[in-house]
Amino acid sequence: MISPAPLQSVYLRDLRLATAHSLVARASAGGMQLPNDSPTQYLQALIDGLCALSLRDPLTGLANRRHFRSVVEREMDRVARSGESALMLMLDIDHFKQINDEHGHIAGDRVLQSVAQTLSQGIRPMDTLARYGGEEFAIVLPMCAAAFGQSVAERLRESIESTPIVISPGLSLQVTVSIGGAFALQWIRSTSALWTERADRQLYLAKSSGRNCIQIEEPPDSTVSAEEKSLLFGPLFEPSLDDNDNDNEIELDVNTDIASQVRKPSDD
Ligand SMILES: Nc1nc2c(ncn2[C@@H]2O[C@H](COP(=O)(O)OP(=O)(O)OP(=O)(O)O)[C@@H](O)[C@H]2O)c(=O)[nH]1
Repeated sequence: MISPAPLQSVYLRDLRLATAHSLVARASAGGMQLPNDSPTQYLQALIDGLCALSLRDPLTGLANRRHFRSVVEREMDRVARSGESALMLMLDIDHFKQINDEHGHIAGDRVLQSVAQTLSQGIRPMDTLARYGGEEFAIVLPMCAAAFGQSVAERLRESIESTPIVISPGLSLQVTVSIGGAFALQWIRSTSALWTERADRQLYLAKSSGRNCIQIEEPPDSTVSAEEKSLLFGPLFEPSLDDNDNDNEIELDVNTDIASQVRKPSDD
């Protein structure tokens, strides 16, 4: 959802009730009416509105970097538990400084809003798109199989390249993006910083190979064998007739090398 107008930044310690009210009302399209049935309901709605605002980039209405980080943490946890794939894409507008220099900062802002809108139209509701920094965007795509990574990124790249951005009646601009991507490491608890770094490294490669292109890291081979996966998620061995026999128990510490942590009956 793209916000209708940029919101100003407010220092929390300077925040007054009236400012909070107008910020929350203005942030919602059409100016939301805060409930006035009771002071409690009014204040709760105000707090909810401010929390939502604190997770959003004011210029584009996308998730901000703080929100993105928490989504990445959650997704990494899910991938480590389920072994499903998740892709992180980092996208950066090419030669954006030139747009600011030639057409002014307001035109630059308009480009950022348009790119945000085009990208948000090209992803699934379950994906999270964020403005990661100045002219850099990031997307987490849960349950994105390795085989689809390149085509998803290509669709986004192509949609940006083919969408003219109207700045004023006589001026329309066309921009391109470079895209880097990396898949989350399955079965391994990594860190959000490491995953982001890997995607960022690919973005750097895309920039240095000429821009307007995509670089996605080869999905690493899982360190867990098929046999170990089935030990984690389903009985591989015939269940014992002896109810007290707990040979099939698995002890797992996912904080370290998983392959060496899976205990099989024959290891004892
Ligand atoms: N209009 C506008 N410009 C911004 C904003 N945030 C960052 N920028 C500008 O984005 C530009 C980024 O420039 P560079 O880092 O040199 O990147 P670039 O020109 O896109 O070059 P490459 O990324 O190498 O293709 C700088 O000029 C920043 O001032 C913003 O919110 N609005």
